[in-house]
Amino acid sequence: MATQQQQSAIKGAKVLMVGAGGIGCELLKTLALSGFEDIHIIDMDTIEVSNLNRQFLFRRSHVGQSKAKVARDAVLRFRPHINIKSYHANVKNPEFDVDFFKQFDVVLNGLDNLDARRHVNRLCLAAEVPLVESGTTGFLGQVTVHIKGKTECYECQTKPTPKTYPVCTITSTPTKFVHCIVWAKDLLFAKLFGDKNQDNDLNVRSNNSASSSKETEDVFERAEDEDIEQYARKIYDHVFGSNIEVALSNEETWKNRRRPRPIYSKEVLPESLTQQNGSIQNSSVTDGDATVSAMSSLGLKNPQELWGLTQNSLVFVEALKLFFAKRKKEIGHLTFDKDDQLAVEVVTAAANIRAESFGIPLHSLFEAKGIAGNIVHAVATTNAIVAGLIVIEAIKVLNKDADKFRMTYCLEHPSRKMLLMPIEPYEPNPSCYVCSETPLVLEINTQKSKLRDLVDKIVKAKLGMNLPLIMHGASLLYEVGDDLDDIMVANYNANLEKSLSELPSPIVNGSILTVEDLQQELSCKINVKHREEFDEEKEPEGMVLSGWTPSPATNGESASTSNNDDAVDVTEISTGSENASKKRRLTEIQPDDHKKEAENVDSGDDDIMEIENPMMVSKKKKRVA
Ligand SMILES: Nc1ncnc2c1ncn2[C@@H]1O[C@H](COP(=O)(O)OP(=O)(O)OP(=O)(O)O)[C@@H](O)[C@H]1O
Ligand SMILES: [Zn+2]
Repeated sequence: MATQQQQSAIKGAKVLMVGAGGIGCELLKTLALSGFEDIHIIDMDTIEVSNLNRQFLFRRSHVGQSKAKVARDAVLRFRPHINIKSYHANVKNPEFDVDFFKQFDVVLNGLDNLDARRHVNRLCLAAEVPLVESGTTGFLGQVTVHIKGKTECYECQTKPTPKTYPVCTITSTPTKFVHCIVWAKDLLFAKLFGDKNQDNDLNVRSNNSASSSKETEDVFERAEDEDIEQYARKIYDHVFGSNIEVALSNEETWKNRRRPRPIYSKEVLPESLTQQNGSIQNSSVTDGDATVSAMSSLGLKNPQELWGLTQNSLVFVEALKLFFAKRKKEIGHLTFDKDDQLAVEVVTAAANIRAESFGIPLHSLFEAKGIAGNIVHAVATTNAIVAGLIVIEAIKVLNKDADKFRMTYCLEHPSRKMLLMPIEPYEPNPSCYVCSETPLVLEINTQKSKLRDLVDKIVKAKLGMNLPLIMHGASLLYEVGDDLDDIMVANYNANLEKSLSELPSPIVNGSILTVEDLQQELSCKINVKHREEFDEEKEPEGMVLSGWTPSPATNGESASTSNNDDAVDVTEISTGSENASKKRRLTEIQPDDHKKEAENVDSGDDDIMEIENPMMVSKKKKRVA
C-alpha cells in the first residue's frame, strides 16, 4: 500500500509514457489503477491484428486506429475522471522538444528500438527529467532508472552490437542453419530482388568455361524474354550446384571439414513444372498483390511442417516465378521483410536447400521466419511485470527516494529463489559522450572521405543525431532545419559532396569539430585524426570512432552471452540469470529488502522469466552514493 505521502505525489504527478505497445498497454492500465491522474502518451503506430494477443486494451475493431488514442479511450472507460492526453506521433518529431519534456515529473519508456530510446534519453537529460527505461524480450525483462548526474544515462554503456558472422562462414563454410538463413537473406535475396548496384559477396559469375568473354555474364540478370521457370532453374543450378562445385575445388578448405554436396534442379524437380500443382497460370492473384504465396499456390498449408529437399525446391522455384510474374515492379528495390510472405518463402526454401547441401538439419518455414526476422515471441506476463516495476520506480522517483532506486531484471529461472533481480543503479560513466563532456576521436581519411560520409556514418548512424549541425571553428559546415534559406541549403548540399580537406574550412589531422543536435540539445566535440588506410574487413566504414570508453566489463566477462544461437543480427540476448546474479554479488544488495519489492509485483506465474536484452550489458562501476 502506498503511504499518504506517496499517494499525494502520485496524484499530483504529470507523467509521459512513450510507447503504447506491449509494455505501454500494461503500463497505462497500471498507472491509472495506481492513482496517477495526469498521463500523456506518445505512440506513432496504428493497431495491427498481431498486437491483439497481448496489447489487451485493443480489440479487433480498433485495427488501423492510433494505439495512443485507443489506449487512452480504453482506460478512460474505467477511470473516467483522470486526464489522459494522446499523441499519435513519432517521439522524434520536433514538437516534442526540451520544453515539452520539461513539463513532466517523470518519463516512462515502453519502446522497442534503440534509436527512439537514445533520443528520449537525450531529451530527458537536456530537460533534467528522470527517465524510467524498460524493455522485454520473451521471458526476459529489465527496468532501469536514469537521473542526470546521479545515475548512468541510457547511453553510458555501449549496447550489445548486432551479432555478425565472418563473411567466409556465410559464403563458403556454413555449419549452422542460421548461417544458411543469413546467406539466403543478405546475399541471395538481396542479389535477386534488391538494389543491383549493392556490393554482394555472392559468386554471381557463370563459371561456364565455354564463355569466352572476359566479363563473364552475371547469372542473375534475366533477359526480358527469358522464360521465368528456366531463369529460376538457372539460379537454382548456379547457387546450389555450380557454386558449390567451385567451392569444392579449393581442397584446402575441406581438409578438416565435411564436404558439401552440389544439388542441381534436375535431380530434385520434374522436367517441367508447368503441369504441376502450383503453376502460376492457375493462381488467381492480381498483379502487384503482396499476398501472393508459393505455399498456397502449391497447396502447402502448415508453416510448421518440415519440408524435404523436393518441397523446398518446389517452393523456391515457385516463389521466384511468382516474384517475376506478380511483383515485377518491386524487383530491384526490395529488402527482406519478415512480414512479406513470398520473401520468407524464398529465404526459407533457399536456406533449407543450402542446409541440405552442407548436411545441416532443415527447419520449417515458421522456424526459419523467426530466425530471419529476429523474432522472439513476446510474453504478455513479462510485459505486465515490467510495467509494474516501472510504476514502482516512478513512485520512488516522485518521492525522491534516490537510495531506493533499483534496476531490476526479470529472470527466467530463479536465482537464490528470486525471479526478479534488483541491482542498485550505477553512477554516470565519466567518459560517456552523451552525459559528460568527453571528446570523441575520429580516425578518417580526410582527403578521401566526404562530409556526407561523416554525416551519414558517424553523426546520424553512430551518434544517433536527428537534426545535426557541424561546426569547425567559427565555420558552419552543415545543418538541417526548416528555417534554412535556399542559398544555405545549396551550400550545405555542396559541402556534403566535398572531401573533408576541401571544405571551406578544411578538416585535417588535428581538427576539432563541434557536432550538435539542436532538438536533443546534445553537443559533443570530435577530434579528427587523419589516417590513410582502413582494413576493409574489420573497418568497412573506412573510419573509426572511439574515445567513448565503456566502463570495464565485470570479471572479464563479455558484454553479453547469447542464449539464442539462432538469433541473426539481433541485439544479443544475455543469459539473464547468470549475468544478473554476477551483478548481484558485486553489488551486495540485501535480498530481503528487494524481495519485498519483487513481491509487490504479483507475477502469479512461477514458470516465467529471463532477462531482456536491449540494455543488457556487463559492467562494474561504483554504486550511486
Ligand atoms: N519513435 C517512436 N515514436 C513513438 N512511438 C514509438 C517509436 N518507436 C517505437 N514506438 C512505439 O513503441 C511501441 C513498442 O511496442 P511493442 O514493442 O509492443 O511493439 P509492437 O510494434 O506493438 O509489437 P511487435 O513489434 O511485436 O509487432 C510500439 O507501439 C511503437 O509504435
Ligand atoms: Zn551517459
